[in-house]
Order: sequence, then structure tokens, then C-alpha cells
Amino acid sequence: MAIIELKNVNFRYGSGTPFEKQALHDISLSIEPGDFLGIIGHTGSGKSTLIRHFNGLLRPDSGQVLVNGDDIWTASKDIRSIRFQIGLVFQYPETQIFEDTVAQDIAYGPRNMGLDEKEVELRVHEALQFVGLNDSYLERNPFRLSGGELRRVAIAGVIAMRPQVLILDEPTAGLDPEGRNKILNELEQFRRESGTAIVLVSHSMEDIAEHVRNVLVLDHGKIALDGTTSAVFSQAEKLVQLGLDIPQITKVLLGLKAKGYAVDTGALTLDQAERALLRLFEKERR
Ligand SMILES: Nc1ncnc2c1ncn2[C@@H]1O[C@H](COP(=O)(O)OP(=O)(O)OP(=O)(O)O)[C@@H](O)[C@H]1O
Repeated sequence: MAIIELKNVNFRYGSGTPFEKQALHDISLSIEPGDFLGIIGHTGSGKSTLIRHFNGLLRPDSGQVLVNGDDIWTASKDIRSIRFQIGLVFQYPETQIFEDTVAQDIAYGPRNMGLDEKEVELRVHEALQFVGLNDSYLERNPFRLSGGELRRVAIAGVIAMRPQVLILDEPTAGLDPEGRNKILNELEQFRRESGTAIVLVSHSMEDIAEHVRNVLVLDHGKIALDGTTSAVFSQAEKLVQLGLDIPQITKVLLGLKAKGYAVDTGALTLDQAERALLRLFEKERR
């Protein structure tokens, strides 16, 4: 069964005011256990609005949001408990860190869930490991960490609640390429080991192409494209029409194809591109 299912969701900001703005139009989708979904779209296309529907931070004007098969907006549902199941990491989550030690900060969520201290301690330890930090960080002051470390502590705070789905809004914003890759690789490992579904909102086509399995493209609050990552990125022209860039690798391969070279343009990672180019060189040499 899907963990999250949206059925014909519509949402507008400022209903009945002169600033009324329809931000989501008839969105239907589902997120299954273990999924790795990327959400992309031009600025203002509705990405943040959409993910805020996943855990009940926003309520649709019409349509349904189901979590594990139940409509979260029926009177009997406790929205707070939904937020423990569907963890949302906001953009620049480190700005929400306010405890004196890393351990206290990560423990905040599990404590709010009413877990006993032994379980809280276990979860803090586990979450820290998932984000690639060891126990020597536990008593450190978060504000004396590097930007990348601080970001990982903030992500660990949500992981410690053991959500079924982990949603991250631009988790790599403002980090250098090495820091970006490190976080994305750790998230991928976390997904594989824990079975948690991950939803990643990103402006970086490189990050999406390299790491996620399925992509959903939003355009003015509507789903413009969705499918496997390679199927979506093979529609380069359409992506450009939607105001999106395409990965640099894809651009190079498409450029070669346009010049008449019979190259496979489906590569999404540097390794795949290298193999595609080697195959091309072999063919040309013969
Ligand atoms: N609180 C709000 N009140 C009114 N309109 C809003 C509000 N928040 C967002 N909007 C509008 O709703 C639309 C969708 O915004 P949203 O923030 O979901 O887009 P986004 O794809 O996340 O953008 P970005 O990539 O810039 O973060 C935009 O037109 C935006 O101006």
C-alpha cells in the first residue's frame, strides 16, 4: 500500500482575497515504501506547497491526502502524529537548531513523541550514524560545526523520529559539490538500509539525475511530467520549455547527437557518460 497518496488535490493561497493564487491543480500521486522521488520545477511552480500537503502542514481546498490509506483530514485523525510519520526537513534546517549540544538537538523530536530516555538515546546514536557522524559529536556545540556538519545534524533530528517518508526541501542548498555529494550519498545509504522513502526537492538537475529514481516535474501547480529519471531527462526539449535546465552531461551528449554522432544520450551520471563516449569512440575507430 502507498504510504502517501494524493487524490485530485487543489490548493489556493488567499482564498476570497484579491491575492488569491491557485498553487496546486488536481494533483494525484502516490509514494511507496523505499521510493526515491525527486520533485523539480521552475521557481514558484508549487514544490514547497506540494510537500507541505504530505504531512498536513497545509490542507487542500479539495481532494484527499491519504497516509497509509487513511484520509488525514478526517476529524478522528491526529495531525501531530502524521508529522512524526512523514518527516519534513525544511530548506536551511540548521537555522532551526537551538539546543546547546548535538545530542540534545537530535533528541528533541523523539522526546516530543513521548519516547522514554533509553529509546531517545538509542535513536540519537542511530540517526547520527546515518548522517555519517560519530558519537564524538554528541556533546559538541552545534554552532561550532561546519556548515555541512550542521546540516547533517538537522537532518538527523528528523531521521531520529524514524519517519516512513523523509522529505527534504533543497537539502544541499549552499553547500560545495563535495558536501552535496556526501549528503546525497548518505541519504541514499539511509534509504537502502532503513527502507524509508525519500522525497527530494531540488533545483540541481545534477543532484536529481545522479541520485533519484523517479522524477515529478511541476509547472504552475500542475504535474507536467513524471516517470523514471532517465525517461524524464530524455525529454530535454520539454524540460527546457518548462524553464528547467538539463544536466550538463545530457547537454554534451545531446550536442554530439545533434552533430550526427550515434551516441546513447540516456546517461545520467559521469560514469555512464564516460561509457557512452567510449562506446562511441570504439564505433568511430572501426
Ligand atoms: N504564503 C503564500 N501566500 C500567497 N501565495 C503564496 C504563498 N506561498 C507561495 N505562494 C505562491 O504560490 C506559488 C507556489 O509557491 P511555492 O513556494 O510552492 O513554489 P516553489 O516551486 O516551491 O518555488 P521555489 O522554487 O522558488 O522555492 C507561487 O506562485 C507563490 O508565489
